[in-house]
Amino acid sequence: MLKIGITGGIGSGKTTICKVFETLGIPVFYADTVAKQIMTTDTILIEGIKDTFGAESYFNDGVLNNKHIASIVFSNETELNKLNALVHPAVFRAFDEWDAMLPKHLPYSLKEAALLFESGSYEMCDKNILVTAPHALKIARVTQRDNVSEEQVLARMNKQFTDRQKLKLADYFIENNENKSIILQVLDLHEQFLKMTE
Ligand SMILES: CC(C)(COP(=O)(O)OP(=O)(O)OC[C@H]1O[C@@H](n2cnc3c(N)ncnc32)[C@H](O)[C@@H]1O)[C@@H](O)C(=O)NCCC(=O)NCCS
Ligand SMILES: Nc1ncnc2c1ncn2[C@@H]1O[C@H](COP(=O)(O)OP(=O)(O)OP(=O)(O)O)[C@@H](O)[C@H]1O
Repeated sequence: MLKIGITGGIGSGKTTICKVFETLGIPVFYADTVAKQIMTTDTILIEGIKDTFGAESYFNDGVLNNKHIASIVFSNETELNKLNALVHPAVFRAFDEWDAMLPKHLPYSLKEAALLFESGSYEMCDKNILVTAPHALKIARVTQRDNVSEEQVLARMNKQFTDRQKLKLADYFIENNENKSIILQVLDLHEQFLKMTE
């Protein structure tokens, strides 16, 4: 089974596009979602986050205090690297467990990760897709979706590789702007991946 990575900057439309692949029967591992889950269930990881970012990283009911951690890491590269060093190995392990349990008859699976290239996990994928979208459109999408300011979106964007850096590492591209159909682009890639597994 082929392992296909899919990434793109914040608000590029990775999740939206993965939902289209799921309608074609393709399983998707959502790294951001899994990261958040294990940050509230993996006791060793929880202790590491509390030791690094303080007990206020979690509310009394054990829910992650996203805002507290975001306020530290998205304005300080060193702190962000500490968080990534804690979280990413746990996400890698979770992916391996997920991948091992997939039915073997499937042609390919998708690993959706905001930091596919930054974390190096693209090297464990056979091919990698980059989702691109106009800068202003990404900001507009995220400010509307998350009810955050443009500055907060930019702070996250500035902690990720640029599309120019990602373009060099990607094998396929999906342009998620208002002029192109993401469904047609997904169907085209799906056909290509099926041919690769024949
Ligand atoms: C710092 C946290 C708690 C902030 O949570 P919050 O709900 O405010 O933001 P959210 O998770 O929705 O992230 C918003 C966007 O920021 C980007 N982002 C998330 N984590 C990171 C990171 N470590 N480095 C750069 N960008 C990131 C993604 O594009 C994400 O979609 C959260 O982002 C987090 O736990 N990040 C560390 C885990 C991680 O690296 N996830 C990505 C796995 S590929
Ligand atoms: N082609 C599209 N048409 C309309 N809305 C879209 C399209 N693509 C994405 N969106 C919307 O833009 C927002 C961002 O999309 P999505 O969450 O898929 O991006 P993402 O790359 O997964 O973002 P993040 O990195 O923050 O997780 C969402 O509200 C989504 O519904």
